[in-house]
Amino acid sequence: MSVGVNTETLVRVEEIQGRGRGLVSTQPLRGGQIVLIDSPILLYSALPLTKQQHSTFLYCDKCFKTIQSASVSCPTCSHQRFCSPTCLSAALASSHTPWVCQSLSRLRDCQDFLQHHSVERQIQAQFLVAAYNLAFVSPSDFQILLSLQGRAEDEDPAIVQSLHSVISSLCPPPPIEGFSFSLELIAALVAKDRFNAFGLMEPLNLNEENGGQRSVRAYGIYPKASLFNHDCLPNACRFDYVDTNNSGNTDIVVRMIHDVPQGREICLSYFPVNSNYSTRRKRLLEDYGFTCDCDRCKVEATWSDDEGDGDDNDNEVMEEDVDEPMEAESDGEEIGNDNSTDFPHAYFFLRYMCNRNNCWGTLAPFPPSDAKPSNLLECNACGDIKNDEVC
Ligand SMILES: C[S@@+](CC[C@H](N)C(=O)[O-])C[C@H]1O[C@@H](n2cnc3c(N)ncnc32)[C@H](O)[C@@H]1O
Repeated sequence: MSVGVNTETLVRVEEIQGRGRGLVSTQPLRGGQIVLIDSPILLYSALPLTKQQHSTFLYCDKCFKTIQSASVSCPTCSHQRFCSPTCLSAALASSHTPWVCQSLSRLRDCQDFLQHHSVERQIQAQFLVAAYNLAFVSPSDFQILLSLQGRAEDEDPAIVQSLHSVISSLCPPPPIEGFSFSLELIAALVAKDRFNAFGLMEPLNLNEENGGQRSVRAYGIYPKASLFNHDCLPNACRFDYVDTNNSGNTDIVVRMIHDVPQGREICLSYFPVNSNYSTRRKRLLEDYGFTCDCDRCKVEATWSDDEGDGDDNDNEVMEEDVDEPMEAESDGEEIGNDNSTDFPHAYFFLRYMCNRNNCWGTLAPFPPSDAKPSNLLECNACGDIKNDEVC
């Protein structure tokens, strides 16, 4: 993606108490600075197997760009579509091997599977096919996948059992010597996926009748980006540019939202920042297995139920106290650490939350040029660009 940006030395992996591994700044970082560009070791479609009937968009099954016009199909199954012969031949040698082709075809042809399993289970089955494929096309990447957070015991045994019976009865054995589908490995893989997968979103159309809601087009496992922990007031956010014509279109780019000093943990928010306290708490526990104790949660835990804890999309939280923004940070001091008001993070929402209707994206400055900070902010959901009025 951003050629010439060397991010190797800006963050390092550290053990963070109560959080496992995390990424920490090795030097003071400026708002807008790119701290990581990461390529996926595994990508898989987020659309159910019967996707063509349901999706407004059609995506290349290799690079996941939106297919605008002519496309080519897999010569064997004819279901997987690719934006070009180059993507087709790359897929046949990597993500759409004969084993994947046969496994997905059998899943797709099994009416019992399609009718009696939820879309979520169908997508998990596609992930498992992609993960087993990785084990023989790139054993080293498969080892990286296994090294990520998530253990077999984190998963519901009934779900694992049902995925195991689908995969082991429908998919042929992968071409790996001595291989057998095991409950233990399926459970561990499902946990790795749940805790670490990033969603590559469908194009955002804020004028749509559905209020600009957008779905995920593909999920990816990113080995380094998977080490970012969550904070409900993140100091960095990630951008993707899937429909760009550049190579590396599925790379994730992580940019600093504001300045931080050396030694500070760099965190993302795992979902849009506007979510209210109870929704965040539920989601973090159910989807990621932890209870958040960040500064924002500590403040909001003391609020009564009607204080900004309404529906996610009613924007109540953001509108409180907004005429009294906190003071801007200076020289590497983070915002959000002043607990002297009931709503110390109002400033964050004013400055770093996209104010386009129904967007809920996070804004980060463009990378600084010649060490001069940019006064333009880019939204990581709708791509809108606005002037940083505070700056
Ligand atoms: C994407 S991984 C992040 C890296 C992970 N800490 C590791 O050691 O590989 C997500 C997992 O990290 C942990 N985690 C992330 N943010 C956390 C937080 N704020 N507090 C506690 N645990 C957190 C949870 O176990 C979560 O399921």
